[in-house]
Amino acid sequence: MTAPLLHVRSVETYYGNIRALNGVDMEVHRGEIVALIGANGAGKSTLMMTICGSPQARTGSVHFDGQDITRLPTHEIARLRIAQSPEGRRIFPRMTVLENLQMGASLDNLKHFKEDVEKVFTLFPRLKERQAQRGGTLSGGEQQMLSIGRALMARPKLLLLDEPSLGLAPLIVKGIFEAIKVLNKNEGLTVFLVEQNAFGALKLSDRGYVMVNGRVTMSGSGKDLLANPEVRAAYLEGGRH
Ligand SMILES: Nc1ncnc2c1ncn2[C@@H]1O[C@H](COP(=O)(O)OP(=O)(O)OP(=O)(O)O)[C@@H](O)[C@H]1O
Repeated sequence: MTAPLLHVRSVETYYGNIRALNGVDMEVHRGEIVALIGANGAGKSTLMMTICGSPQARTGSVHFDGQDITRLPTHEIARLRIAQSPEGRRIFPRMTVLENLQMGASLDNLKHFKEDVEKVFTLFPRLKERQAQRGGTLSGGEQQMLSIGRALMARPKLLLLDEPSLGLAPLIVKGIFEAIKVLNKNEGLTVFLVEQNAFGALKLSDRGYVMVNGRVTMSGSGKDLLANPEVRAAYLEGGRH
């Protein structure tokens, strides 16, 4: 088997004296969709941020595309084409949809800006209709589409998604998960997503990890985790699906 695109080894991450990640090992291979599920405060967002270079207080290692990125600053990690749609979307509310997309494109990518914008608009036609509208006036679902679209403008090798379903109606979530599947199938895009919506995330994913109190406690194919009685009891029964 070839080396993973992303390889996290024995990572511990601290906020002051608080250890939020406690020896995390995980990997994402090229072309995979991988989900990380877990309850509030398990450390999912911290792992996502650790991969992206913040906070700096950590031990262990993170390798991406054969390169040790453990100590690289965030902007250099972004340059390696790891793009993130962060928790809470963080679009620019006063900028238009088109301007938000422009912010996602690196200087190198501005030369194929039109082509890349058209791709985002094909994936999310609602953004095309609203391209001149300010980001802050979009619905939650549209803002999520814009956040993913902006990340895609960086032509990522790895797309990181932090809670894309958060606060959205089931039908909108379905559409967003379908768009992620299309990107993965048609473009071979590698995706790592963090979700509290365990059912939707595991259904979408090739593989998954379960995180409890800063540790990975289980891993397996999306299908096996969905069928696992412990996972069902903790994350699926009575959950959001
Ligand atoms: N800036 C911070 N300073 C101190 N502690 C923090 C900080 N950010 C997160 N933590 C703590 O680290 C732990 C992991 O938090 P994290 O946000 O990574 O969890 P999560 O699984 O993403 O949760 P959620 O689904 O609620 O976003 C929690 O105990 C949290 O209180």
